[in-house]
Amino acid sequence: MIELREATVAVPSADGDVTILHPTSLSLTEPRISIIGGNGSGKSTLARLFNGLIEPSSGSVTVRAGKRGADPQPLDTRRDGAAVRRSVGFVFTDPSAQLIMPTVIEDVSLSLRRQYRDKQERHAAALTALERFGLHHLADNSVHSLSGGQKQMLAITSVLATDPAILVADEPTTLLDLRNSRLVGDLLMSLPQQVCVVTHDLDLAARADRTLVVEGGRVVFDGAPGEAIAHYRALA
Ligand SMILES: Nc1ncnc2c1ncn2[C@@H]1O[C@H](COP(=O)(O)OP(=O)(O)OP(=O)(O)O)[C@@H](O)[C@H]1O
Repeated sequence: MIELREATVAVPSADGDVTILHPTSLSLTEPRISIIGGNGSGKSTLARLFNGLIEPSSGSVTVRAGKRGADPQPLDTRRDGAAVRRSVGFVFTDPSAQLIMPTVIEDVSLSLRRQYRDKQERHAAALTALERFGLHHLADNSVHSLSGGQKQMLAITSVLATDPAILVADEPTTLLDLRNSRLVGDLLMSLPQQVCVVTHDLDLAARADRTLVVEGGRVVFDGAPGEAIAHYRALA
């Protein structure tokens, strides 16, 4: 669960601070949340608040992200940044920004370095994660040899390998063709985690339980996906 209380984001400019997210209060409890809106409307800014990549200039962002079955303690993204980032995984549009090791297995292993100190255990856990997402046959391949779709699946696998309680994905299908977009969309919608996805893919957005429409640094509609998409179309 993610809770924003009057969360505001302002950035410095030559003419003083500019507000790029106006005071926003939200309580996000649904398993699937989609965020839609035009270019530059503030979607990424909002999504980055969820895992503390951006801290609110004022107001607060709280995450309750205990493992399933546990009673989650509230984590404040400003105060408990590291714990929030462990609990809320973040997937970027461009997987290349996230894949930093030479081979597929090494990349997943890197994510697991905190959980598994022993190298062999880490390797086995990374293989298990790759198997779960059908990538084990690529384990020893160079990350540079992967297709765009495989790279995005790998980036998601590396994030999910640590079993975060919540996954935030910022336009994860934008660089993908139709087949791979469906693959990644199906994967996101099948996860046990709470998933918040920023997307321009309205078919994907429609599969959520709740959709936020962002415009001019404000959430201008919050409700059922069908109505939200109609609202967005009317805005455009
Ligand atoms: N660090 C920053 N400094 C100044 N302006 C910023 C900064 N970050 C974002 N902005 C501005 O805030 C606005 C919202 O940006 P944001 O990336 O959240 O939009 P978005 O809805 O995700 O856009 P897109 O769909 O194009 O990715 C944009 O006008 C952007 O230029």
